[in-house]
Parts: sequence; structure tokens; C-alpha cells
Amino acid sequence: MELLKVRDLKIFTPDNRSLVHGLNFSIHAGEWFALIGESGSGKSISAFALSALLPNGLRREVQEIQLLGKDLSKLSEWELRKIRGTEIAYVFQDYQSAFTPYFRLGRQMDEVMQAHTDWSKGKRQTKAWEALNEVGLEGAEVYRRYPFQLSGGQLQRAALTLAMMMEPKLLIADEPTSALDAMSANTVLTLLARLKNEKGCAVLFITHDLRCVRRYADRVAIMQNGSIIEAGPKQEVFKNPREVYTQNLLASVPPLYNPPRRLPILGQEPLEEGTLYATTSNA
Ligand SMILES: Nc1ncnc2c1ncn2[C@@H]1O[C@H](COP(=O)(O)OP(=O)(O)OP(=O)(O)O)[C@@H](O)[C@H]1O
Repeated sequence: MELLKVRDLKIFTPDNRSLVHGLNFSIHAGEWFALIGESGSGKSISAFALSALLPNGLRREVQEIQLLGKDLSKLSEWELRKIRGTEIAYVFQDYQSAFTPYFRLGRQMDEVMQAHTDWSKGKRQTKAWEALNEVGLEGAEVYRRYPFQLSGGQLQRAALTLAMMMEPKLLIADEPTSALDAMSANTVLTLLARLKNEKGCAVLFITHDLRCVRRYADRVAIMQNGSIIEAGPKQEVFKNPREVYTQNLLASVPPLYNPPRRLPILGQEPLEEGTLYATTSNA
């Protein structure tokens, strides 16, 4: 089932320079849709444009942005506010920005629930504790903390909890792990995949991490210079990339297994074909 359908999305600078030149794509309910491509190709601003969150000065033109039978491009800011958080939610690379630094996390989670539900204070607190516990945080404890009292990985898990609080149908994750160390990134990704499956939401995943795309994505779209140049099921695109740009992009990722033979280091045995890339000094 088609959850989101975007037709002819264009984005312009204040001086009318075209940054995104007419994107067309759809995301199916419950799927992991990866948007990849070089830096500056327009992935983030396209994602922001979906719910009219473009930075000041940038302008959007679009034929339609259908989400669950509603055309988001025709909604007022007031109507969009109700949709953000409940039907479409965001997590960003900059997890700090998900929270106001001088309010406790609990208060910020409470505000989201208060805005979108008629739950009692007690029920809201229970829901927040449960949701934090679900992502491996100590709910009752973290609820009382300020953002600066959590590590980056913990804060990103809390940001994910906040985004998923109202069980949106579409989660937009814009490089959610690129500011984290490898362990925390892995925890957040595993969590994201688990929440996606449990809650049945679709994920629009913006990333440079092609290994992660290979692991989690159902479909991929490749952006270059403000256009989607290729899109399709992950297996097809990875196996038979049509565009030279996609071929080069995919070729730039060293495979985890069966890497190409490496030149031997003087005085050392060459690495056997099929060994993992070494990460120590003989790598
Ligand atoms: N507020 C702004 N005013 C003018 N140009 C902008 C603004 N924000 C972004 N841009 C430009 O829009 C283009 C696309 O930016 P965007 O952040 O979407 O790229 P991206 O593909 O997400 O890159 P990255 O992978 O590095 O995050 C870039 O050329 C960028 O300089």
C-alpha cells in the first residue's frame, strides 16, 4: 500500500536558484526507504520540505504530497502541526536539537503527549517511562534528567522515543547515527529497525552509510544534483545499478566479506581472500 506519494517536488533558493528539480517518489506502508547520494544533492531539504519545514528563505513548489489520503501540500500550518509527530516524525543527526536543553526530558515528552492526546497526567508519565524502558533506558530515571545528563547515544535513543511516541506512520531519519560512535550507532540502528517492525511504520532513511542500506533498506533512491537519478528495490539497484554514478557510489564501499585481494605488506603474509578487513596496523 502506498503511504506517501510525492509528485514534482522542487525547491528554490531566495534568489530562485533551483536546488531540487522535480522529485517523484513513493514510500510504501511499513517499508524502509533509503535516500542516498553525494553531499549537497538535496536529500535533507527534500525531507524537510515534505512537512513544510524548510529553512528560512528556501521555497517549495510541488504538485502533491499525499500521505494517508491527505495532500500535505494543501494543509495550513496549524493542520501540519497536528500531523507532525502523529503521522510523520523526524530524527536527525543532531540529536541535541530534538530537545530544549534547559527542560527535563520528561517534561518534553509530556508536552508532545499533551498536544496530541487527552491522556491524564498519570497515564502520560507511565507511557513515557514505558517508551524509554523499551529503548533500553531507565525510564523513571531518564524522565527526570536534562538532555546534557545523557550521552550522545542515550540522547539519540531518547530522541527516537520522542519521535515514535505517537506511533507515526512515517519516520524520517536524517543520518541519525553519523554523529555517534560505532557502538552507539549500531544500538540506535538495531533499535530503529525493531521499532519500525513493531509499530509498522515506514522509514525514510537518509544516509551515507551504504552498508546500513544494504542491511536494512527495502528500496533505495539515489540523488545527484537535486534529482533522483535511479530508484528501485535494494537488491535490483545493488545488483544491477543502471547509472554510472550509482555504479561508482556502490563500488566505493569495501565489501565486509570477500574483499578484493590486497597488496601484501613487505615482510608479512598476504591476507587470504575472504578474510575480513583487518583494523589493526597490518590493515
Ligand atoms: N538555507 C539554505 N539556503 C541556501 N541553500 C541551502 C540552504 N540549505 C541547504 N542549501 C543548499 O541546498 C543543497 C542541498 O542541501 P542538503 O542539506 O539537502 O544536502 P544533502 O544531500 O542532505 O547533503 P548531506 O548529505 O551533506 O547532508 C546544498 O547545495 C545546500 O548548500
